[in-house]
Amino acid sequence: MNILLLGYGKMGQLIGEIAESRGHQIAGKITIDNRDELDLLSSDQVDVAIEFSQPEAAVENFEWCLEKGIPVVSGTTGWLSEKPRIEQLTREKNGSFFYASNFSIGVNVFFKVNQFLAKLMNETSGYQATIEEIHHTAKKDAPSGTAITLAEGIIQNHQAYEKWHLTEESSENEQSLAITSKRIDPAPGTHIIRYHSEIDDIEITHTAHSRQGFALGAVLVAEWLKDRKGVYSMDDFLSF
Ligand SMILES: NC(=O)C1=CN([C@@H]2O[C@H](COP(=O)(O)OP(=O)(O)OC[C@H]3O[C@@H](n4cnc5c(N)ncnc54)[C@H](OP(=O)(O)O)[C@@H]3O)[C@@H](O)[C@H]2O)C=CC1
Ligand SMILES: O=C(O)C1=N[C@H](C(=O)O)C[C@H](O)C1
Repeated sequence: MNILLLGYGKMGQLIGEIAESRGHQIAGKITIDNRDELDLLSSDQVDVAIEFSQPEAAVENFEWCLEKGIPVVSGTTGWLSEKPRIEQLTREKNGSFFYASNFSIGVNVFFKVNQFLAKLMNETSGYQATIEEIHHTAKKDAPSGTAITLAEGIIQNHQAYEKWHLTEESSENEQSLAITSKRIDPAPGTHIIRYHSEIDDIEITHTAHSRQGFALGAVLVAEWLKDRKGVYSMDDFLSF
C-alpha cells in the first residue's frame, strides 16, 4: 500500500517505520514546511493517508484528502468542533474517514472497562468521579482527546454527569465531571478514572509505556480502511 503521512513529527515518523516494516511504501512525508509537495501528488500515487499533525492543520488536511478521493485515518486531537462538518463532507464526496482519539488496543479495552464501571457506579451512591490525564509538555491540546472519550463514556452511562470541564476552569454545575490535565515529560499518555467517597477510592489507570501502540493501531486501521467508503471509528474496526 502507498501511504501518505500528513504530519511527520513524533507519531508520523514512528508510523512510517511500522508501515515500512509491514511492507508498505511511504508516498510522502508532509510537515508544516513542505505542504506545497501536496500539489505534486495525484490520488493514484496514494492508497491511504495517515494524518497525525496538529489541531490547526487537521481540518485542511482532511478536506484535501476528501477532495482527492483519498481515504484518511486521523489521530490528531483538538479539532472536534469541526467533526460533524467533516463527516458530512465525507458522505457528500462518497469518501472514507476514520478518526480515533486513541488507536492503542489497550486504551480501547480501557474505554470499555470505563463504560462498564460507570454503569456500576450509577447504581451506587456517595462517589464522585474525576478524570486525570498526564502527557509530555509538547502536547498542545488539553484535555487529551482520550480524556474526552473517557468523559463521554461516563456521561453516557452515569446519570449524575451531563458535561465535563477542566479543573482550572472551575464549574458551578454539580453535574460536570472534572478533568485534570498534567504536562510532565516524557509521559506518552496516562489516564486515570477515580471514584472518590468518604470510605474509599476506586481507580482504573491506563499507562502507555511508549507511542508504539498508537502507531501500530493507526497502520492496522489504514490497512482495514483502504477499500472501504464511509465514516468509521474504533467500534467498527474492533471486534469487542
Ligand atoms: N489518536 C492517537 O492514538 C494519538 C493521537 N496523537 C495526536 O496526534 C497529533 C500529533 O502528535 P505528535 O506526532 O506527537 O506531534 P508532533 O508535534 O511531534 O508532530 C506534528 C507534525 O505535524 C506537522 N504539522 C503541523 N502543522 C502542520 C500543517 N499545517 N500541515 C502539515 N503538517 C503540519 C508538524 O510539522 P513540523 O515538524 O514542521 O512542525 C509535525 O511534523 C496530536 O494532535 C496528538 O494529540 C498522538 C498520539 C496518539
Ligand atoms: O498528544 C499525545 O501525545 C497523545 N494524544 C492523544 C490524546 O490526546 O488523547 C492520544 C495519546 O494519549 C497521546
